[in-house]
Amino acid sequence: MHKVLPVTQRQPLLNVAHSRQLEAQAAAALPAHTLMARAGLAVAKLAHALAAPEACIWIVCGPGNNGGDGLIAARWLHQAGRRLRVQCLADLSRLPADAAWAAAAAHAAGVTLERSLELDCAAGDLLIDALLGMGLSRPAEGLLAAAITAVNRSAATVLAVDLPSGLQADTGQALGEALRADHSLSLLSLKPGLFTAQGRALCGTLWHDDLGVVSPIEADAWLSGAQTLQAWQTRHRRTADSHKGSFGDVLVVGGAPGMAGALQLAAGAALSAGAGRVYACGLDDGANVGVIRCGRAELMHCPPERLAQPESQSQATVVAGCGGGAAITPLLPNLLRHAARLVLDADGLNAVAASTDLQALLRQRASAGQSSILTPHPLEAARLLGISTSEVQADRLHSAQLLAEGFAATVILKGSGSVIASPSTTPSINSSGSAALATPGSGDVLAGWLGGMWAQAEEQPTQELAAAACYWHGLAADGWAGPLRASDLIEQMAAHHGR
Ligand SMILES: NC(=O)C1=CN([C@@H]2O[C@H](COP(=O)(O)OP(=O)(O)OC[C@H]3O[C@@H](n4cnc5c(N)ncnc54)[C@H](O)[C@@H]3O)[C@@H](O)[C@H]2O)[C@@H](O)CC1
Ligand SMILES: Nc1ncnc2c1ncn2[C@@H]1O[C@H](COP(=O)(O)OP(=O)(O)O)[C@@H](O)[C@H]1O
Ligand SMILES: [K+]
Repeated sequence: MHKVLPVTQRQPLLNVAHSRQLEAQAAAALPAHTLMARAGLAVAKLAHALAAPEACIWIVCGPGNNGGDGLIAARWLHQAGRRLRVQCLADLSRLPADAAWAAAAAHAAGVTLERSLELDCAAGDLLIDALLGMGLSRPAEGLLAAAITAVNRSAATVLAVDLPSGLQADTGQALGEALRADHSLSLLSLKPGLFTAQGRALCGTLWHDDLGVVSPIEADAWLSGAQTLQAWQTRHRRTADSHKGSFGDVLVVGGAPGMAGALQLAAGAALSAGAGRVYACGLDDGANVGVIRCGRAELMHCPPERLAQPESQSQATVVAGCGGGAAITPLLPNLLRHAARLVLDADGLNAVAASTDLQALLRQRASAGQSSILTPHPLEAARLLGISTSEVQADRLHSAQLLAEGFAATVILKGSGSVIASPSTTPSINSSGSAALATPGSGDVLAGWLGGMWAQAEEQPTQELAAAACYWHGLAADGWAGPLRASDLIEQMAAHHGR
């Protein structure tokens, strides 16, 4: 058993169907009930470590094998002499086979199984959520729903078995009210829903026990970690004979009236990421003056008129759209036709969503040997897909993959647990980052930083590059309790150069 975050090597994530396949394969090779015995013991060990010796441990068990894990844990904790209250909120005669075996084992060991819900926890108590796991198929009702509400109101520390009840393991979306845990112990496989959408917020500190099973099943997604960044930094160590021309050019286009800051942030990030030369192309005189005055004397200026010349973009890495407003739209046909490498963000994405002509130009880029990375937040993704934001969020992995296939581009679907998808590629979920990034301009920093990295690594597969940029961006915010101003974020990211 180990804490999952921070992640170094990427970790495979299995959806519910594949987790069940793994469980069936492993169970077939082991004596009956072995996996549940191991799962219950793992839960008991973690609970024993988390709860102070005098604390009461409350265990609420539901109608499936998740409840069975809780019952096996109850048996071990009882035998260890812990103060226990075990409430089994299911029809004991209808438990599945493993859970029925667990109930019999708990009963035989002398555990008292209460049959009603009565949570009267004190602060310092530990409450184990064994109500619902991977088998969640509809919003909880009746006693189970009441239990979830009661747990969310209780003063106890909450440990969720496998995943918080009410959280969908495939998508990270709550189905009805979901339980908010302080700790979650994922059993056998890690599931995508633990790491994206509401997953990160609901799971608390995440633990994993693989129950001694090595998975032969191909990942549905990868949880990407520090290794992506380490690999990038190893590959792009600055040699003694390097000069600014070794690190590529970035052209940042944005900063419509009133949005000069977005341009400054993106251009400043590209520069701090290490690009050789960074040209800021403001879509308003005010934005250009802003760039001159922003204290980044290293930035160069590119007048928008110059974008009419294809050579201004055909060698550079272009970051387009940060604070672009409507003024970005007339520039996009040229950018889409000529930019060798194009990061499309914010209003650049909104303009594409509103125009089938621009969509066609974007799609054509891949066949012309030009690469594109799109960085939508959920609303921008919704506009591109012609659906609602909640439909995007309902299955973030699927939404990102649809965009990637539809536009023949790498896509970063931002938000808690950013999803990185590319055509015909297993997607990744970024493991770093926190709500410290929920501040204005942090997306501009990501787009600019990504452009700055790309200018130095023109040949690197965009899926790897995007994963490394997301990890770097999130890493800089890890450990911050409060908001992190976007300009400070750039400095925090720069502090991780070469580490
Ligand atoms: N069988 C085994 O050997 C193992 C089981 N494990 C545990 O088993 C869990 C999966 O077990 P199950 O497949 O039984 O799934 P659950 O324990 O999540 O329960 C599913 C049962 O609840 C019902 N249900 C679903 N949503 C409901 C709702 N909203 N209200 C009321 N009932 C609802 C389902 O119809 C099903 O009968 C995992 O999450 C994990 O905790 C793991 O420990 C691995 C080993
Ligand atoms: N709660 C959160 N947890 C992790 N990352 C977050 C969170 N909120 C925002 N972010 C990250 O911050 C950035 C915000 O980007 P975006 O929504 O485009 O903001 P802006 O337009 O203000 O720059 C994205 O990279 C997103 O993934
Ligand atoms: K649970």
